[in-house]
Amino acid sequence: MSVTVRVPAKVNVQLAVGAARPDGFHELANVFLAVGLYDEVTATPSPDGLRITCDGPDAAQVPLDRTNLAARAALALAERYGRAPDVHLHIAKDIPVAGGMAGGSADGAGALLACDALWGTGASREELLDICADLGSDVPFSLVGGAALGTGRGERLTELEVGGAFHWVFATATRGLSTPAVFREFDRLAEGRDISEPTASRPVLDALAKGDPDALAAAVTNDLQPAALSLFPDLSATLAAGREAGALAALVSGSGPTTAFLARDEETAEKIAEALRSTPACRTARTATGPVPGATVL
Ligand SMILES: C[C@](O)(CO)[C@H](O)COP(=O)(O)OP(=O)(O)OC[C@H]1O[C@@H](n2ccc(N)nc2=O)[C@H](O)[C@@H]1O
Ligand SMILES: Nc1ncnc2c1ncn2[C@@H]1O[C@H](COP(=O)(O)OP(=O)(O)OP(=O)(O)O)[C@@H](O)[C@H]1O
Repeated sequence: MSVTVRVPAKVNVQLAVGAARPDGFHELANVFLAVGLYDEVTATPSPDGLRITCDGPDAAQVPLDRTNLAARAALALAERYGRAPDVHLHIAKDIPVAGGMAGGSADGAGALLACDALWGTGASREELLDICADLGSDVPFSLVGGAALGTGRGERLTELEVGGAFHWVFATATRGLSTPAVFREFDRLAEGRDISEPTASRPVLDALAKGDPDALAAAVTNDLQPAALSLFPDLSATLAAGREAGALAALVSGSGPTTAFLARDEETAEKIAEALRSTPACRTARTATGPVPGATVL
């Protein structure tokens, strides 16, 4: 017997970053949109205890020990329910690793839901969301999917209405960026400046509610973009190439280095992806639409 859960990647259509808090995290107004690039996590009983395996194009970069977010999720659920974490978790990885698309978070949320179903723990949605928040700031959103505003460090979610499908292109980069390093660079660039309280952008929320790509393109912002570009300057050329190929908006996805391009329709998205594939810092370019549902048992 085994349980497979499918979990989407995310793009941040607004990422407003406040000052660093005493615990080192930054207060955020984080508008998440789940997009149709997926990891699948399969949980199978394992008599020899917890075991992690992974396949997919970026599998070599994924840790297979207890630092893997999927392993941490299984351990957290097992501990809460006083049982042994005797599970084999296989991750079929399609979300770029260290790309700013919440791939590790997706695996954490997926493993949690898969183990909950396999073990019949019957944890409430609330409990699952609590465990997700302990695992990482992006993990609750991976469980919920759709579109949501994340406040606090991004873990406190308010679900958002979306009036239509948005077409995206994602360009993965020739190397990764570490999320803590990008936040540190944000702090360095912000030194000596007043940082205002992060608040959700009305134009972003309205554009999502209407399903209007032009309005969303005019409204998207990412306060981490200057920090990501400072650490990875070649991404500027990728952004410019996407705009030139017809993207309505071009931005760094979360902490990067994946870049995200909003397209008017599927056909333009394919054209933009084709143009991006020949830019130097781009490894691959993929199209996807959002919103899509969060972690789902298949
Ligand atoms: C950049 C985003 O992906 C945007 O959605 C998230 O803010 C990052 O979420 P995540 O990868 O789940 O991050 P976590 O695992 O919670 O934190 C990793 C590290 O990122 C930094 N971090 C993260 C979230 C936050 N609100 N402030 C931070 O400063 C901290 O250095 C933290 O140690
Ligand atoms: N299941 C996992 N998949 C990928 N990376 C993982 C996983 N568990 C732990 N990691 C570690 O986390 C690091 C960041 O990987 P991840 O793919 O989650 O980054 P990310 O997409 O930039 O995250 P985010 O968008 O949430 O900031 C990796 O370099 C790896 O060492």
